[in-house]
Amino acid sequence: MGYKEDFFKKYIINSKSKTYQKMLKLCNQAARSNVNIMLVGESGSGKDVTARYIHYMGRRNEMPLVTINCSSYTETLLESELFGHVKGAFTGATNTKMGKIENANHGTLFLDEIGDLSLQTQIKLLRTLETKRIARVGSNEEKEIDFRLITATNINIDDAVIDHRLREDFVYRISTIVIRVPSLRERMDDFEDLLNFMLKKSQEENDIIISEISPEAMKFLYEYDYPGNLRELKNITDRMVVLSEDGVITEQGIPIVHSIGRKNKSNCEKKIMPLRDFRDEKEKEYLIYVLDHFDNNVPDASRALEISERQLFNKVKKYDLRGNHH
Ligand SMILES: Nc1ncnc2c1ncn2[C@@H]1O[C@H](COP(=O)(O)OP(=O)(O)OP(=O)(O)O)[C@@H](O)[C@H]1O
Repeated sequence: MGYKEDFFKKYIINSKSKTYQKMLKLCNQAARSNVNIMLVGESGSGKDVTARYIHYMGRRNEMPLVTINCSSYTETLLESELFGHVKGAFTGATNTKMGKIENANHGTLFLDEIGDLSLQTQIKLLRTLETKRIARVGSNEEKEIDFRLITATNINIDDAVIDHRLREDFVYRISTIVIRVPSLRERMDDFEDLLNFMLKKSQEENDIIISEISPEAMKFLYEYDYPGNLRELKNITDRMVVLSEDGVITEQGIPIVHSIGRKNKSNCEKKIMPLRDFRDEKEKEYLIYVLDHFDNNVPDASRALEISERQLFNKVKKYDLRGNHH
């Protein structure tokens, strides 16, 4: 059981942000069940960490959590990773090998980057989810299997279905509960704690002690808008700690590329983009705020926005805000 304690030591789960607290509540509720969970959210926002959190909070926490990143393999290799194979199933299959799904038996299977699954693998996975049986590649012998599936993606699922990259029946099956992991920008109430946590980690990892942060560096840290979320925050603290001088983080540590994601207060600093994209970006931000304000009550929110519930539902779909409404 040491894994669970280890997890809570390695990451900060306590949150001061209402949006993040809501997500944690949803995770706790979902963890108690056996349903398939889909995590959506920007890259680096902590989907992998959230999947582990759900696993450790659930009934299967003493059983294995097996993670597989779908974008790291070719189609054939991924199928063999997932389902295993028998000797001679394909060139190079010199031994019989157990797949990750079998490894996850009675535990949790976490599939990251599901947007990269081929259509054929989606069909095979769908069949496994429906029959709760698997066969290794090259064999007809089926074995009963029991696992909870958690998937994650940073792409817009509805677009992927429209573009026929993801099968609708597969998506339907794996998304019984959709949980949206908020970006760092949406949980700035946690920023100070996360920053201190990352700074502490960066100091330990690099064996450097920091006693002071210059006002310029501090200003940057608080004004930057972190398109790469928690992962980027950690990269930035690493950089600042490594480039510190006599224990002081100076402007030397401020990354040069930051102009892309800097929080823009004046119009002349804004990134240039088509007006349509700008409107969409702002609309999405505002809808997240309004839905949050009304505790995700669509009738109340649509009334305040003076649009129909249907219109609001369509926008929720368009901007992939679904995780907020389960
Ligand atoms: N709650 C947390 N406390 C501390 N660090 C965290 C937390 N959540 C995420 N991190 C750190 O942020 C980084 C990104 O997290 P994670 O890999 O979970 O994101 P992701 O959303 O799965 O990213 P991607 O979409 O690129 O796969 C990791 O280095 C992780 O250690």
